[in-house]
Amino acid sequence: MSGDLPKIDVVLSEEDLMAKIDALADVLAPRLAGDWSAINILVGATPFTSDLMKALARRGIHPVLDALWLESYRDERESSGRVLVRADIVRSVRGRGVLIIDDVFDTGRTLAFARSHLMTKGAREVITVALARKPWAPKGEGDVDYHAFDAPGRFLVGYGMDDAGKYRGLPYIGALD
Ligand SMILES: O=P(O)(O)OC[C@H]1O[C@H](OP(=O)(O)OP(=O)(O)O)[C@H](O)[C@@H]1O
Ligand SMILES: Nc1nc2[nH]cnc2c(=O)[nH]1
Repeated sequence: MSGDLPKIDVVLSEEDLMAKIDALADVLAPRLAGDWSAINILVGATPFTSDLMKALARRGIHPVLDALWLESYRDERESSGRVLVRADIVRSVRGRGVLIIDDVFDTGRTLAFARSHLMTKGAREVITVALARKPWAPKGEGDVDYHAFDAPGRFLVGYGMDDAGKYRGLPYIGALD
């Protein structure tokens, strides 16, 4: 049947996801007073961006939302090693604080590219946030600034994350073998 799922282990339930996003918003909100832009890294970060924006709005924080469409995995489960800009941001970030939002922090290439891309456009300050961080992701200077969830070292799907374009709509984070 076309609706059949492969074996997907739930690694973070919808309820636990929402609790982690709320806790993240508590930490982020005090840092985001003033002129901030929030940049949704398309495509995968869209559900996370939506829920994080709502959690920030409930705390009185309303960054200007924009999007940057980056691609490096295409339909593979390993990074191509190159980050491609498929569509750029629309609003200027010159002189503004920028919160870059991504779903998963893995090799770190995507967020490193996004950070430098937005600094080059004149951002005053860049903060990165990812929902999930892989165990082998870069530490130290190349690390993501904030993350909500320490993910297992497996290929994740759901809540924006895909396997060749599928499963982005699952309301939980799952892992495939
Ligand atoms: O830390 P990295 O190794 O760079 O991996 C993280 C990136 O990989 C995925 O993007 P992908 O290129 O698959 O595009 P997508 O968002 O459209 O799924 C994901 O959405 C992150 O942006
Ligand atoms: N869907 C998906 N995309 C990724 N990009 C980098 N790591 C992952 C992952 O675990 N799952």
